[in-house]
Amino acid sequence: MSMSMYRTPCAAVSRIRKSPLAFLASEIRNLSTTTRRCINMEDYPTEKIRNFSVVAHIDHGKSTLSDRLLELTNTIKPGQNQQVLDKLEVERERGITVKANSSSMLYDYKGDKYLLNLIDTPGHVDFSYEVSRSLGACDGALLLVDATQGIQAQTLSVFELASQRNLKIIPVINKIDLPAAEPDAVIEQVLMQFDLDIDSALPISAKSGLNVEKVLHAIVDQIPPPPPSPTPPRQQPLKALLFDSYFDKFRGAVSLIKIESGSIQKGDVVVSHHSKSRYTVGEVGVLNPAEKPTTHLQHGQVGYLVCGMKESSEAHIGDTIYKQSQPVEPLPGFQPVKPMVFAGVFPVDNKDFLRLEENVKRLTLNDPSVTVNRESSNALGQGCRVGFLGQLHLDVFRQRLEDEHDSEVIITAPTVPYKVIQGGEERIVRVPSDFPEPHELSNKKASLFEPYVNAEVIVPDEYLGSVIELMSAHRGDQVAFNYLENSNPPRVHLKYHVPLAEIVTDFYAKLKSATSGYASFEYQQADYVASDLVKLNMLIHHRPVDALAMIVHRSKSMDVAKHWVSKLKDVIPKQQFEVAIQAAIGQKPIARETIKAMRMNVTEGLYGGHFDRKLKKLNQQKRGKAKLKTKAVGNIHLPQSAFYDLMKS
Ligand SMILES: Nc1nc2c(ncn2[C@@H]2O[C@H](COP(=O)(O)OP(=O)(O)OP(=O)(O)O)[C@@H](O)[C@H]2O)c(=O)[nH]1
Repeated sequence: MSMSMYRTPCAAVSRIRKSPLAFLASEIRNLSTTTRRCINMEDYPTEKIRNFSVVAHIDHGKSTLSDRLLELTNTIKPGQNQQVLDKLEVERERGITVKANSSSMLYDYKGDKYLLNLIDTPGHVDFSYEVSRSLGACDGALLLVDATQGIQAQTLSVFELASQRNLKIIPVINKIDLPAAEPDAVIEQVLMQFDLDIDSALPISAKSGLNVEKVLHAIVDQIPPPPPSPTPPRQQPLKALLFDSYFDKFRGAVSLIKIESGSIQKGDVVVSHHSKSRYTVGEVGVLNPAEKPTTHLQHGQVGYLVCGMKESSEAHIGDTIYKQSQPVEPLPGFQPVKPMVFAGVFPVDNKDFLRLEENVKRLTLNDPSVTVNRESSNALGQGCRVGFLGQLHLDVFRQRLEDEHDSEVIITAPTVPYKVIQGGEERIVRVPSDFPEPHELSNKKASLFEPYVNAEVIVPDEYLGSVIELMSAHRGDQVAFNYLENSNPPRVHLKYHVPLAEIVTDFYAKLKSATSGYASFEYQQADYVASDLVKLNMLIHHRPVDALAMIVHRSKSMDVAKHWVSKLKDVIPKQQFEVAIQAAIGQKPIARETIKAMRMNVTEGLYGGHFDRKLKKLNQQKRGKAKLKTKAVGNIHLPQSAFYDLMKS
């Protein structure tokens, strides 16, 4: 509240002097009754609610459309490129959505008041878990397709997710303002591919706002309200699905919930089905897009819940919240996601480990799809082994760690979970140094398996040759090949069965450059397949460095070995003795580089006739080096900074 609210500034100051705490308390109360005025949810019965999501391939304009919808409903003030729902720094910097976000809009249409709950979702494959979670809280979805690009790989997969949940799907063709846009062809493509109603597609420009009002009308007219409550909600037992959460320093975990039945309000005592912990509800409300308290939340509504959960982990995604007095059967929740890409995360400075661990945990609390376990390495000291959903997920995590926690970290080369069946026992290897050596494999008969994915690529047919070549270089087996209908230029939809390990490193970059950025790619976890795998040990000065070990397919071992020894040669500082860098399978080196000794010019200042002294000095240097070398065998120390450069390069 501004000072001008008081007759004179002095009046305010004198009030503060009298009792600062009482003053602050009354200010907060005033604030909550003015700017944080409660929305009366009785105004929005179930039939006036629409819960929907915007789903699309990456960059097709979901966040831009969300901004326009928020502006048109006066939820935010108009302004270009706000990307209001992309709250994380990494999202704004990279222009991608990583976490799904929500906002409620109050919309007057044909004389009625509607509550529209929009849940924005990420586009990238690594975050499809967020998409499926968000769809769990929706009754409909806007399927957004870029009019210059047409259907892409992710369009197919998000459509699949939405139709599996029986959502009403409204196709929206975006970017029709661009000269290269072909809205009619893309509409036809979408309607044929997805067997949707011929009149339902809406051509729009999310950027200019053209036709966006029609999208709002379609949301109200076509998306069904949540199924009605059989009896008045207040008489029904509460069943709320916890579908997301965020952390607030002062109030702890704030949960996003969808009320499947009953109602919830301040003062209710609720229970988490997952942990059986009890909480007293402190506040409920809707995100508009900032938190706005409401009198209560009831059947069909989506909103936030503050109930004194101190840790984010208490807000278990997929949990059912119910009233202590009325126990219920839990909702089906969500399938837990399995991280498929693992990497070691170590501090650049060993004494920062505890701080790093704390930071990693804080980040992962907000991201339940990441797993964390302690790991120790003889080269890098104490660190954490973190499991991610994919390579971009890992990159985003690294960036968030650096942005939000000011920590520089060494992240080891990513690895996938391999399966080893040995002596009748099955185990999953997530750390390469735990993979059996060749002699261990031959002693006990062992079978090795690696995870495969079902991958889909959509690409203009002029790049078909490059994609086929790339996929076969990455050990992919082609499963299907179709031309997409109504596509100009002609485009091909390819399906592959490919090892996950082949696509978690630089695959995207290669695909992008092989197809000038025109290919779209998507994959889903498939199965484990028997594979001829080997552990590649990297030896520096004849000693294996555990943090650099990797598991590779035998056919790739030579190329990978050569690549890494040369990479290492570039980052290891010269020593006063010769250093061998080798890559070996078991005891057998298969690639080698040598870093020559640093040669001090001991003959400097000796001219012409001082030949004997020159020779003597050089011989002394040689003897000195021999001594040093022996001493150094146990001593060679790779600076952490070299690892940092190595993993970044
Ligand atoms: N010309 C034009 N550009 C648009 C339109 N809609 C979005 N864009 C641009 O397309 C780019 C991607 O838009 P976003 O809204 O970030 O796309 P997104 O689907 O949210 O992206 P992800 O969250 O990364 O999946 C941005 O540069 C937008 O300005 C449109 O209607 N016309």
